[in-house]
Amino acid sequence: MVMAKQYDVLFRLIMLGDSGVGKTCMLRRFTDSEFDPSHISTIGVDFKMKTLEIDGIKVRIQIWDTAGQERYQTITKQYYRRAQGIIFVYDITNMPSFQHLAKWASDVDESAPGTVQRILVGNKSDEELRRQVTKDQGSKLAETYGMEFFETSASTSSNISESFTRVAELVLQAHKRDVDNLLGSLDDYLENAALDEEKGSQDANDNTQKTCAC
Ligand SMILES: Nc1nc2c(ncn2[C@@H]2O[C@H](COP(=O)(O)OP(=O)(O)OP(=O)(O)O)[C@@H](O)[C@H]2O)c(=O)[nH]1
Repeated sequence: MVMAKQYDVLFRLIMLGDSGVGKTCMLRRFTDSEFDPSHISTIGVDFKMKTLEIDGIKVRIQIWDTAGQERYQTITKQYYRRAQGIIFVYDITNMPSFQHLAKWASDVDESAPGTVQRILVGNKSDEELRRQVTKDQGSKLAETYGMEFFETSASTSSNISESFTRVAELVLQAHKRDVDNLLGSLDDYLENAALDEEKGSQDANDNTQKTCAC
């Protein structure tokens, strides 16, 4: 039997940014629709999966949630190279987390592939009273880096799904030709498998007839 395809393509995304900006909360909000206000720092890296449908293509995304703490940098850097998309996150209530983006971005430039797609996210947009980074500052920096920009809240869920989906769309666009080729050959494969199966059952029928004729 030809198995139904679970997904067409698999992409790896990675979340980077200072400790405490809300990377884990954003990811949990996106994949499990949950928000847990306690902060347990990620150790090394962790990941979650989600399947999206974009332009009729089933895109399975593997999202790596990295530890923001300095001491894990050697481990987390090893994952940059394997990512097709990067989500840079800062906390709008924490100016240093915004200033450190320059460091995160230059680390990525050193090791990530040139085709990597990036977006910038200012998280905790629900905390308007504690805001230290204006929306304008965020969007200007994104413009400088040539990235799209979102302000999100893992707490209220605002823009969470939009930002993850957008980076997946950008990756899909960047790899469109590869994906089309892949889907073409996958379709050919499935078609051939279906034909073979049909032919197999035809042959079996033919054999049955032959036996019956004797
Ligand atoms: N108000 C508000 N708080 C948030 C939001 N997202 C995360 N937080 C809080 O910020 C703290 C840190 O969140 P985490 O998701 O653990 O941060 P992280 O970036 O994964 O941190 P590391 O794993 O150490 O790199 C937690 O106490 C969360 O409750 C948000 O959108 N709004």
